[in-house]
Amino acid sequence: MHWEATKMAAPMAWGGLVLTLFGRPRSFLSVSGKVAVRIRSRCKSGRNVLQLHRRGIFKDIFPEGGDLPRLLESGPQTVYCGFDPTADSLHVGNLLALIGLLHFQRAGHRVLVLLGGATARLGDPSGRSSEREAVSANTVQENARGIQEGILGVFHNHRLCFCNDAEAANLGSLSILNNWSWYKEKEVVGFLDTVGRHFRMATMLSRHSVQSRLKSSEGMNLTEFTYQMFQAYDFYYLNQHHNCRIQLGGTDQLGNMISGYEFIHKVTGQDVFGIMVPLVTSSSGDKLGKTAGNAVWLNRNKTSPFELYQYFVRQPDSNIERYLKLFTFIPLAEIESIMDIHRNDPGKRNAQKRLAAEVTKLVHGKEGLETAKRCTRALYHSSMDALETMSDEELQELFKEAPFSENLLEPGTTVLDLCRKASAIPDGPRGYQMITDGGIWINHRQVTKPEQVLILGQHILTNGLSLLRVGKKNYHIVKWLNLAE
Ligand SMILES: N[C@@H](Cc1ccc(O)cc1)C(=O)O
Repeated sequence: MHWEATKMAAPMAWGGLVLTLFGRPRSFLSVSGKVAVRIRSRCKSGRNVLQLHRRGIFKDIFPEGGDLPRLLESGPQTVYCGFDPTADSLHVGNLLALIGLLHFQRAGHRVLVLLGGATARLGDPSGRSSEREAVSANTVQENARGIQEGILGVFHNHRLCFCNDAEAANLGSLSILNNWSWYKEKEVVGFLDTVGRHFRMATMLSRHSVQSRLKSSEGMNLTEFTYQMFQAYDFYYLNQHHNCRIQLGGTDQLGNMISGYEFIHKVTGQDVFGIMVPLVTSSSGDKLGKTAGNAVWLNRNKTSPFELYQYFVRQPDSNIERYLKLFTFIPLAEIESIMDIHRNDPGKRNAQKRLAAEVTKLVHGKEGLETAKRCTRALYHSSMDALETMSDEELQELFKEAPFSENLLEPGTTVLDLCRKASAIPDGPRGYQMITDGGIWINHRQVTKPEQVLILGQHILTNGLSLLRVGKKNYHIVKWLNLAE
């Protein structure tokens, strides 16, 4: 249906096709009586997403004290946020920008996601202490596909799981563009002649992203230095072609946003705005990005729903209230009561579990959340039922590092045979002794008799799988081919 259609259309977005998903063209709104009433009935201030400041999601606004509230209240606006496809998935660090965009969409504004097919190749120096490695055009293109899929998934899940019918009908549109579509046609002399002239060296040099690098031994190359000009031109381009006056990004994007503001102001005389969402940092204060080496990804093939869920369940109490406000759409009053209950019995981690459930549902949908909970029960509560209902994919996601082997079950196969088939124990008497010493578990139950013949429903689950554990946490997964359906 809708989702299928967008999925199919997705690869075509590459090369600059504007992909407009969800939401209807405004002209349609004005002719459809029913929708028009709904739109009119939205109170003026409902569009003013800045009222969400108590959630902490919109941390800073540039220029300060500007007329942004009035602009927002005047009617649906277009807001954009760019993502450079330097990897094939976004990570939790990017999630707040997406959630910021979703708040705009909920308030009826038009959302424009910009994939930086061109800018990813230049490398944004903002917030980085070292140069980015060059990424080939092909890799960037593939990465953009992965990122687009992840973003579409989040918007789709949001509409499905976090909006009632009326809210879903009032969502603003979502479009995905790629800045390669305008840079691929630009010739360098013309660009420097028409755009470059508006950028003053002293201003560019004064940016924090430039200063911090110039002071370091790493230095900075010309390509990185010009990055701010490209992001500024993007803003200008979107302003001219999509009437976009608002850019959203992490706090590290302030310099690039100001460049855009200044450029647009100089060329058109128009005021535009930058809105910054907080940067998510780990408990040690590091930025949660992929360079910090601690990335939690949004795409399932890189971080499973279970891992994402557990990441949020593990958050310390000191983060939890702030994260509930930032990462979920739960009304503030309800967050207060969640926190009251939590404070009475913090050991239960109820607030963390709620946070984890909300985020997992947003990123992986209802089904992803079920997977995450099933995996949690199978692993931490040694639930046979949960193990039994798990698919191969879930099991492999859960025991990522665990070797997986496929075998044919022969009559009379014993515990020892299973351990050997899975190469889980050393050859000879030492392996045998590991079993008798109590170092082996099959499907969460300790087995101490090597000659015991495997029993269906106990050692072999009805889904044709055996989960073998050696010691504390060395897992092996065995799939019995002639039993699996
Ligand atoms: N510079 C942004 C990505 C971006 C790219 C192009 C833009 O026009 C805007 C933003 C970042 O690194 O996060």
